[in-house]
Order: sequence, then C-alpha cells, then structure tokens
Amino acid sequence: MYLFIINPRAGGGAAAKVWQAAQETLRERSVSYEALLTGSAETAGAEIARALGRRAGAWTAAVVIGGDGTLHSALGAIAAHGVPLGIVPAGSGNDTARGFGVPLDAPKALEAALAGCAAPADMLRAGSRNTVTAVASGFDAQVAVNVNRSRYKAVCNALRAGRLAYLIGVLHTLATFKPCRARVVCGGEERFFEDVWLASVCNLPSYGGGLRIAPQADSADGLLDVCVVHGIGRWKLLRLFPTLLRGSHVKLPYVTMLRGAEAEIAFERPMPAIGDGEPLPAGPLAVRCEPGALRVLSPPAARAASAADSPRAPGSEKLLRQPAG
Ligand SMILES: Nc1ncnc2c1ncn2[C@@H]1O[C@H](COP(=O)(O)OP(=O)(O)OP(=O)(O)O)[C@@H](O)[C@H]1O
Repeated sequence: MYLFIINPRAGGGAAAKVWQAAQETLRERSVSYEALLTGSAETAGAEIARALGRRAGAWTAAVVIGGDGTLHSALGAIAAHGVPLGIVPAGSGNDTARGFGVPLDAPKALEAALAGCAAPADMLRAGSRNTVTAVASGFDAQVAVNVNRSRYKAVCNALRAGRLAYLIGVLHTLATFKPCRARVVCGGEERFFEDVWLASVCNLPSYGGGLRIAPQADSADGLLDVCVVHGIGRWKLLRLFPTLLRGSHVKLPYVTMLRGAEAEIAFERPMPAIGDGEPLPAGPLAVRCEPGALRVLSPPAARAASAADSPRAPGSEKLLRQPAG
C-alpha cells in the first residue's frame, strides 16, 4: 500500500495535474494506494503522521508529489515512521529530486518510486526542523524569501520556467543585500569570515533550482558540507553565479568549503535562513547531520552515477579548502 502525499499548490498548480495523470497510471497498474492532499505546510506533518499511523507496518512507501517545500513538510513524519520516501517532483526548484537522481519528468519519477529501490539517506536537523537539501543563510536565503513572496514566481511556474524565477530573484536581491562578518564552526573548528554573503549547510549538491552550491555533498556519508562565500563585492558575486551551475566556484579564493557532522553559523547581523527553501526561525543556526534518517526511492542507475560523481577523501571530518587570507 502506497501513501501519496500531494500539495496541489506546488509548482503553481502543477502538482494537481501530475496527481491527476498519476492516478491513471496507478489504476492501470492496479497499485493499491491512499491519497492525502495536505492543507498547509504547518498542518502537513500531523496529517501525514496520522495517515501513516492508521496502517503502521502496511506501507510500501510514502510518495510526495510537490516541490522541495512539500517534501520539507513531510520529512519528520516519514522519517519517524521509517517508511521509504518516494519523490514525484512537481515544484519549481525540485532540488531534492535532482539530488537523489530522481527524474524531473513526473511519469518517469513515478516509475522510479514504484520500482521500489530504497537506499538510506542523511537528513539535516536545525532546532526542531528537518531539512534534506540544505539549510541556507544569508544572500541565498534572502533570494528564496524574495522569490517566494514574488509575483514572478507564479508567472514563471505558469510558463514551466521555475529556474528563471530564481535567476530573477538573484538580481532583485543583489541590489539590496549587505554582507557582514560571521562565525562558522564546523568539524569542531571555529572560523571567522569578513563580508560573508552566504553560509550554507548542505546535504545534497544543489538548491535554488539546480545551483550546485556543494557539488561534493553526498547524502549517504553521514556528513554535511558547508559553503561560505566571503570577502567580495556585489559584481564579483554576480559573476560567481554561472560557476554555481557547474559547481566550479569551490576553486575560487573567496569560497571556503568545510565538512563535518555538525555546523554552527552566526552572522553579526540578523540574516534570514531557510531549510529546503522554506523559512526557518531567525537567529544563529546549529545544524547536525542525522545519518541514514531517511530511506529514499531512486533509480539504481542514479545512485551509481552520483557515487561516481562525488569522489571523497577518506576521514570523517575534513576541511576541504582553506580561505584566502
Ligand atoms: N504539505 C503541504 N501542503 C500544502 N501546502 C504546503 C505543503 N508544504 C508546503 N506548502 C506550501 O506550498 C508552497 C509551495 O510548495 P513547494 O515549495 O513544494 O512548491 P514550489 O515552491 O512550487 O517548488 P520548490 O519548493 O521545489 O521551489 C510552499 O512554499 C508552502 O507555502
């Protein structure tokens, strides 16, 4: 028995259409399922926990149809019940699906969920909030806050150009954001950085609609990857963005990558923070990696490819790159 969790609002209504098409496939295949259309991010956790609790032990998987925000709202309940997580991307960013090698094409993603190949995956915990892609603070969190509040997100979603909304958000935020000093602790080491634009704690390589902020991040290594961008001006930051699509920014002198089981980030001034693109409470961040807290259904080929893409040096807590100066 599958539990399908649907946020009909995700992707500007795309999730509702994906769910309509998915039901036909499920009927054709005689798959037994229950559907839960969640009402809001705030109530989704309790709704999902209730549904999973009603048939504890009987679920093959819980399949989320929505974007990264919908997945974020479902993580706690799914992890607590130990049920495999299936992902059918129907949002604008879809970085969770991307990170697990789940096809971005909804019918193919449904195939992958039904094929039933589950592998353990880490989750991030910041206070009482669970996150699977990244906890981001600073510029990129401000971009997400601005994009989520914007009208252009709805327009881009309607045009099926979710990535474009984030690009517009970057330009919009660049005009007003002011970097500041920050303290970052990772792998037991305390560091101070000047003029910090962003400090992000990643479990998966990308967020923000395919920006590869932590290209080496591996959701199965029990570690989190921190990316700090510091000590540059506005225009240099703008020029950084194309490198984020490839992940080649990690070689730049004003980018510091750290890795550890836990991380703390404290900006000198209040900065917005997001987990999976959703707002987190303001204030200093303390994030820890919860190894193997999830089991995620993804195509076996994708797992093999992501392992090959992410060569890791041995050792559990490592500094990947020293900052300049
Ligand atoms: N389980 C849920 N049920 C109903 N509404 C939700 C749920 N989870 C989140 N939401 C709300 O719906 C909005 C859109 O959902 P979601 O973030 O999944 O899609 P998106 O923003 O289109 O895509 P992405 O997050 O991948 O960019 C969220 O920002 C949040 O306000």
